[in-house]
Amino acid sequence: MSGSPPASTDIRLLQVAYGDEEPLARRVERVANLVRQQQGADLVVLPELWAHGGFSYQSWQEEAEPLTGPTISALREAARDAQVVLHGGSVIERPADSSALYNTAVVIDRHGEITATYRKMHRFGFSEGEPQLLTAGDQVATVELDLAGRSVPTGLATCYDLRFPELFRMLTYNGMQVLFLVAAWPKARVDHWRVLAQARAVENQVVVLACNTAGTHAGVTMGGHSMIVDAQGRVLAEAGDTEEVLSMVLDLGGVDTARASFPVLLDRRF
Ligand SMILES: O=C(O)CCC(=O)C(=O)O
Repeated sequence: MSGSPPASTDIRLLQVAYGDEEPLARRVERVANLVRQQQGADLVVLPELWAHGGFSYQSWQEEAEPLTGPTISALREAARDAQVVLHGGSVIERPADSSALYNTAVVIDRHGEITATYRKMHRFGFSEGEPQLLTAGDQVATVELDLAGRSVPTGLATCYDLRFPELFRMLTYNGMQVLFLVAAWPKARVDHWRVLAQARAVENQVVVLACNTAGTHAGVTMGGHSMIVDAQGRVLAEAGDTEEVLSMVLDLGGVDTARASFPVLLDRRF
């Protein structure tokens, strides 16, 4: 972003709440309409597995879909209709040519085209859930996004990844200035969520867009508290623990300023 004029970016984090009673197709329609309502924003972010359910392990096999499936198709249409760049959160992906399942995040441009995907690397659940059902991703993902007239290098991470700082340092080596962190992070450990999101912002001097889930599904209550954290680790905006659109207009050039005034990243040892 160096050398670009200051540009304010209108950011909306959609902290989706859901429970077990809402069928998948109805939730996809509801959330796609919520995305459409964000017309006028530059960037819209959804949480991890908002459609398939972060802890709804029993239905993942049945409901998994390829990236050409109904959930991502609905999001592509909504992004095009609203003319926004959309981080669509993640879906349970079953690629057309494989029986493996992945927790895959997808970024979509204003024309409805997929510009980046990221398969979650660190699977959560210890002896159950993701490590049992999903294949781990093995590629870090950065993508340059055209936001408010400037090219912004962003990095992608999902939920439990937050506990593994080496991934974020790698994303920083790859140029990341803005981190997308999408999650279905439970209320029981929301204190960890807050402190670790701020830590990742401070140690990498990046803006963190942390979009969590709300509501209770599969017996697990989600933590909410989506946050926009600046490159000095200050929480600029924070949601509560119910469904909410967390909005903020932010000059992403603050990352260059933070790095120039306190150039700690230049002191890294390899
Ligand atoms: O690390 C945690 O406490 C929560 C992680 C999680 O819920 C997930 O990755 O789905």
